[in-house]
Amino acid sequence: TQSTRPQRLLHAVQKNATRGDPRSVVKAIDNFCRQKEWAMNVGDEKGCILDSVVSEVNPVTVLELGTYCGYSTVRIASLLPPRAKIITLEFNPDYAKIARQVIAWAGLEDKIQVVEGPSGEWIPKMKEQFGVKTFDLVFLDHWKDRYLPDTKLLEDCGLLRKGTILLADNVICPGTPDYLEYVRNSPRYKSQYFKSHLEYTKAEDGLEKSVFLG
Ligand SMILES: O=C(NCCCCc1cc2cnccc2s1)c1cc(-c2ccc(F)cc2)cc(O)c1O
Ligand SMILES: [Mg+2]
Repeated sequence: TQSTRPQRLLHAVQKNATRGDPRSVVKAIDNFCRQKEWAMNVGDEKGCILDSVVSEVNPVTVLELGTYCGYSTVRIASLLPPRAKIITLEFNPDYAKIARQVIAWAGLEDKIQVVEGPSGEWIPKMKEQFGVKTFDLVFLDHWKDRYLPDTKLLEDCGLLRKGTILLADNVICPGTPDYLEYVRNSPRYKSQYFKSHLEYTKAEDGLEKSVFLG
């Protein structure tokens, strides 16, 4: 039977990356996506902006919405302090299966919990299921029309604290206009746009970094 793109991406990691070396996993995926097949990873240009935000925040508890093959999950986890944890939500079970294997190849499974299912159902259960108090960093990279409702859900569930950083991918392409309007105009957020490009292309895209003011 024909393989899927995530399966081919995983094989590229297993062939070209060193076990236990997260940076080599990131490099192998970027090379695969540049040379062989485009895939919707945050990519190396926006990835550098992600790295700088993670390093600045030094988060202990991270929520990622949208795992896909685990590229940004590995990128973030490789920069976390020892006891820090990431919970990453993925809707598609086939993607989740691939992501777990990419994460294992990077040797980061102890820092990362891949959870399968829709964000709207899982966010209200974060505290009881995972003992989460509040998140230090949230990386939004899932359905673009869920960024705003899920941000409001995170607020209502008391999962954000004064200073929590929201970092959103694809605010230009495919675009998240209602989310941008909200975080840029709400008195509860201080927002900043990092102009970049859609992964592996010349099209404009960018990340929006928003601080929750409480
Ligand atoms: O759709 C994108 N990402 C979301 C897919 C994940 C769906 C989920 C829903 C859900 C619900 N609950 C929990 C977990 C999850 S995961 C996406 C798309 C492009 C793109 C595609 C074509 C194109 F021409 C130009 C850009 C680029 C990107 O960087 C993306 O991230
Ligand atoms: Mg994205």
